[in-house]
Amino acid sequence: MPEGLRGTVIFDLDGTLVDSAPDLADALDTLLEERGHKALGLDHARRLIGHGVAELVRKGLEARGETLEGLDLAQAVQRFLKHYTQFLSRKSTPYPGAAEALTELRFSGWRLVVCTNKLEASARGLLQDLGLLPAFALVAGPDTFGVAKPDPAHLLRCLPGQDLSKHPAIMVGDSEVDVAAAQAAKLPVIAATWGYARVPLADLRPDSLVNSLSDVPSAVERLSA
Ligand SMILES: O=C(O)COP(=O)(O)O
Ligand SMILES: [Mg+2]
Repeated sequence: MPEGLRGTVIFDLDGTLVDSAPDLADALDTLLEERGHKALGLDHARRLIGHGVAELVRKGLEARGETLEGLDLAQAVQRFLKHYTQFLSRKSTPYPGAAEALTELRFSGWRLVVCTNKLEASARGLLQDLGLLPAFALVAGPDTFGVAKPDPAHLLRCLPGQDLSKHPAIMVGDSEVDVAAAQAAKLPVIAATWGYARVPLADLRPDSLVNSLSDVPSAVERLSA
């Protein structure tokens, strides 16, 4: 951990920092329509986000009666990504208070990283388009270290050489996958209620439950005290 830094705050991306569902939904609908299916729409797509792109495509197609596996699924994912690259930040917006919360945390001496099940290139592109990329020391997708949430290793690989007894690490995420990964890694977790969780987050017993990104810096202070 570089001199003077207090620890690391690990942010999830989709549903936590950025409302990216509208663009993911449009890319999925474009894929569905070109395969002869009816579009699924935003509300349905939102419920499929959090487990990575292959899962989004697999479940989206399944909802329209098409079951794909192996190479066929991989090809559909490539096609989806081709569309998504065009849509990346067309409708996606940072959640209110994102830039301010990141600035406040950095000012207080926190190293910030993104740990997402979005592919690293998509995550970087989206953060860049929205002006948030410079805040982060690291952006780790499932393809960065070859491991994905809920595997705790995805989080722990974002903390190289960090002595957690001196420099804490705290996870902030919107989904059951984030809470599970943090709990398995034995890291405190702040659950973001504005995202795409499919279950009531309170049931997962996060260390803190917040209703706005502007509440994250104080929750981080409380959990690291
Ligand atoms: O792309 C996804 O499925 C989810 O990405 P996230 O881990 O940033 O929520
Ligand atoms: Mg998320």
